[in-house]
Amino acid sequence: MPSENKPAIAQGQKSKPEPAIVVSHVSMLFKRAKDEATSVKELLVRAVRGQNHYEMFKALDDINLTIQKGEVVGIIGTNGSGKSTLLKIISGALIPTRGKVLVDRKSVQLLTLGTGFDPELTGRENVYLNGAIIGYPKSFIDQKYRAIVQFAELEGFMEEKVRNYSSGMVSRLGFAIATIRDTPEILILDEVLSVGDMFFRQKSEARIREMIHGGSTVLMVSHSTSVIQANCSRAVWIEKGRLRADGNPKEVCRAYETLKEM
Ligand SMILES: Nc1ncnc2c1ncn2[C@@H]1O[C@H](COP(=O)(O)OP(=O)(O)OP(=O)(O)O)[C@@H](O)[C@H]1O
Repeated sequence: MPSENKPAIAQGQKSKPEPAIVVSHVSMLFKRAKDEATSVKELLVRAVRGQNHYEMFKALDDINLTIQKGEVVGIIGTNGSGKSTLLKIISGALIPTRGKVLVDRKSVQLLTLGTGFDPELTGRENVYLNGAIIGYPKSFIDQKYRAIVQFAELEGFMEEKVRNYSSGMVSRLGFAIATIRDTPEILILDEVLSVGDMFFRQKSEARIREMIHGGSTVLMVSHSTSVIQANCSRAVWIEKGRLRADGNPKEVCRAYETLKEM
């Protein structure tokens, strides 16, 4: 017998898809220096004299987006168009100046690389530091430590200071830490697919593909239109803070590439 609170779905009638993320009229303003100082000294002198002038810069302008559960959405756009800002707002790391986002924050994981490493600490210490920043409990890192080092291919280097690592080694470690947990319901990937050399890239792409196709809702930023077309069911193009196109990945990527060639 149908529950009294939930109306029964009539035969042949489809249930409505449920949104995982709703971005409603989101705008983001940043304060920017009008004429940048060329040194810290100049900045301080100007601050003392009250000569630092700022202007407001609109990084996102009235963005509206509804993403259904299970969709894999790729975000493209030229440098500085506002992609990372949008991902940070959705994951809760930034609060928009205007508008709102409806999302279950507990189900969201934002994956970015290169943040939260201290070059003066060893690889081992950085695994714990970076893991803590992502939100892993220490017991979880203890349990996964070996797997992280193995995936990053850094056996024998973990007691070295990270300042002696190559940039590829740092990104491999960052990637291994960030992807060691079980796939969350909503996965947000900010340019994590161009890490390391060709061999590590194949391995990391395979890991991301597993996460993407595990049934999660995925939002991913990539500068590679082929990555977007190979993995996404929908593409969104953001240009100069505005939503320029939203739809079939092939069509949106083609329109974007045409603009870049002009
Ligand atoms: N905290 C901040 N303060 C001031 N300006 C910012 C801040 N964060 C981002 N911006 C500016 O907002 C704009 C959008 O930045 P964002 O990082 O979202 O772009 P993006 O599309 O991700 O760029 P990229 O492809 O180069 O990574 C840029 O002009 C950037 O300089």
